[in-house]
Amino acid sequence: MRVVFHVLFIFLYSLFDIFLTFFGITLYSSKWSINFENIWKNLNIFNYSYWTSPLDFIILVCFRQIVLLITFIIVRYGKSEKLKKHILFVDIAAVLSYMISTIKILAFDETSGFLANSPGAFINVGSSIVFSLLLCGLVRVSILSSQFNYQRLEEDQTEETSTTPTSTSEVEGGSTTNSESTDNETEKEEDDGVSKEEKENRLPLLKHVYLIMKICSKQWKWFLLSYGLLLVNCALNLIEPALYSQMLTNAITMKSFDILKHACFLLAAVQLAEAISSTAKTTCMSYATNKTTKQIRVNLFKAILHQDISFFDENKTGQLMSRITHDSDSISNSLPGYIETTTENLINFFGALPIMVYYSWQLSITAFITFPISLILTKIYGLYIEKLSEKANDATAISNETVQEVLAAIRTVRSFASERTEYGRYTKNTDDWFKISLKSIMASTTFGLVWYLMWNVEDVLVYLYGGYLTINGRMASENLLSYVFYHWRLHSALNSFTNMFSDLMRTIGSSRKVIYLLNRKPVLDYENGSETPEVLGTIVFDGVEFAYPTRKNVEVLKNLNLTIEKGKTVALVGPSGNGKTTIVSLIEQFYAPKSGQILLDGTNIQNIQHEYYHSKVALVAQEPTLFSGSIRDNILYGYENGSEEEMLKVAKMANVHEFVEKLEKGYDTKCGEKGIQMSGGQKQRIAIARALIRNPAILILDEATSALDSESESLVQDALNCCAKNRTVIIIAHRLSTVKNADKIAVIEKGQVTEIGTHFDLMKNIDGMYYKLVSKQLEPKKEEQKNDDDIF
Ligand SMILES: Nc1ncnc2c1ncn2[C@@H]1O[C@H](COP(=O)(O)OP(=O)(O)OP(=O)(O)O)[C@@H](O)[C@H]1O
Repeated sequence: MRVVFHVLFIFLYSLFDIFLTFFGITLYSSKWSINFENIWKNLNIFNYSYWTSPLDFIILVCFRQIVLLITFIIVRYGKSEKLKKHILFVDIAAVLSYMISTIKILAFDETSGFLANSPGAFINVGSSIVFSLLLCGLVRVSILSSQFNYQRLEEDQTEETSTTPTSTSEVEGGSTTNSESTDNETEKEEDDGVSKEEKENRLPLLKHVYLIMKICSKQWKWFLLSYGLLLVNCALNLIEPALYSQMLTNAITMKSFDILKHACFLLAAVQLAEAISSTAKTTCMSYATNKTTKQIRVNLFKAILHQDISFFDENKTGQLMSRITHDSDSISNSLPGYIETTTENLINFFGALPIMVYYSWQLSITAFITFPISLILTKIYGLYIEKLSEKANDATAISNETVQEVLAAIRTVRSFASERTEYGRYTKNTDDWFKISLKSIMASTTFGLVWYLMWNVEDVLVYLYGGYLTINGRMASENLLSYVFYHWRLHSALNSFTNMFSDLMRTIGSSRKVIYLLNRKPVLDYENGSETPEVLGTIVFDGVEFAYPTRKNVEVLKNLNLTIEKGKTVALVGPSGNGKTTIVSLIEQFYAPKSGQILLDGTNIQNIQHEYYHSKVALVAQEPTLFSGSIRDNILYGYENGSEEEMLKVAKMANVHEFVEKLEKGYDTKCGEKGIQMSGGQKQRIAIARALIRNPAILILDEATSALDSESESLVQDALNCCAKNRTVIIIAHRLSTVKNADKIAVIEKGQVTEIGTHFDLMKNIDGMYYKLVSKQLEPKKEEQKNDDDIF
């Protein structure tokens, strides 16, 4: 259907373009009398005269049709992307056609009385200008419609494939997110630092600008108020000179001191009003922009918090911080400039234009001959600046990332004496940023120069042509002077517009990542679940397959089937890097399985409400992270309403109380950033207390006692044994002594359960991995010689 419309549009365009051209030519002889002979007469090249012949319009119409035909063929052959990249050539063709048409009317005007007796000339010029401009629009519409068709085709194909169930999860309806996860998997960053996913989700320019405006529109009342105040200010600015000169002239001519006093009083009043409106405008604008900045930061933080864990595997903290602090400001802070410049320029532009036309329509046309060229130049420059600005922001983000990473690991840096290396790394990052800035400076200098030269040439043309008209008596000399004055105003307005455009593109470049992050839908949305089933604590892994999104070709879990019964303690053991922690990450819903499902008491864990789920499942991670607050804050983290008694009870159970008692500030002692002021063992004990306080039905201990000395470990182990009563406990431990008493031990090898049973069951199988692991721990040296690769 769209193809029909496409062809119809092109047909109508060509029909009207050709018809109006030839119809215009029939009207060249006398006023509104059609003469078909004109067509044959003007087609004859021997009758051609640049000053009177409309043959140029026939050539132009053919030229436009050829351009349209070529673009049509390109689009129909599915190469619209290529055409989109080279749309500039179409624009240049259209501008050429526009310029020749506008110059032609000046040529006609040179033959006295020709225009007055040739209404067809106006039709030819008018239609040629309009169809030249329409050409750009029509080609763009063709590209858009073909892309839309292509998208539809792709969607239809996806729908077709998605209706065929391909994986267990799809059949069981357990994972819309899973299939999405494959689709949305973020690919490696490409050369320009923009990920494939980001490129695919990149919005068209207008939609992007619309979204920025939408974000800012939340403060529309303040923006509108400051805009109104700006108009008042502009109006006062405009009338001020006229008002003074009137009043002062009157006072002087009438030699009246009273009138002079009135004039001065009025002057003071106008200036006061100007000062008030200007200050109020600035205040309103600052309020609106700061509020917008705040809103963007908060929304961005929320959007980032909302992302799935795989997103954080790929995006570095420092870079994300840079987006929140630096990039979000650029959106709101650049707005006041745009609004002010737009208003002032619109007033100048529309104020000057009719006056210019009034003084000389011929000269006004001269002013607009090169206008489309400047538009094209501005567009090229703007797009380039947008790219550079995005790159500059990326480079800033990478520098920030280095700072954040180095400061967070300052002890490691110091102990490896890597200060020089890190300094070098940071210098390189800032050098990269500087190189991009240099490119930006070069681009703006070149653009400024070309723009300056172009306008100077146009100025010279205006003087030359204006002088020529004046000398020939076709324009009064005082009109030429007034015209030149307004021409300058128009220049400065257009100049500001182009500056504003490049600034806008700069803002768009800066805001690309912000908008992308704000719009990014997490692959695994933790807010999707809504069920709150009764939790007893049975966990079932049903044919779970999993690969990390950053390494989607490496299967970490392969058809994993495992049942962890309620109230039992199950230990996961096995060689390093074989998927034990990954199993925990899936239970914690950091990632979603590629296929298969994880059930908690029969409910798919993805369907359980986020807060509810995590109040039932608690994790003590391998490297627990504490927050910079007090020990009390850390124990009560995520359970802020817990009482002091509850806090003390779990602190005693986890053996925290014993060392806190010796601290001067007790539970108010600060832990330092990431718990840096605590020892490894103290951190682990606080983390255990933090997990226990919510009295979870399932407790996961991933190497939770690895940082404890043997005395503390046995104390904590006792506490954990006591906590294990009436709850499911999943333990990952390398020291087999800690898992010996577990109800069940599952050996995880290459992402699968290869052995399962009690310690005594497993020890019977002397060829099994568990037996090997135990033997290795009992006789490490002997075992090491036997098999160096079996690292446990
Ligand atoms: N965030 C991640 N992104 C990509 N790959 C990962 C990620 N985390 C772990 N892996 C890889 O997944 C595999 C399994 O890792 P996992 O941490 O589950 O092993 P493990 O059995 O717990 O090891 P260990 O006993 O040493 O803790 C490893 O090859 C590891 O390199």
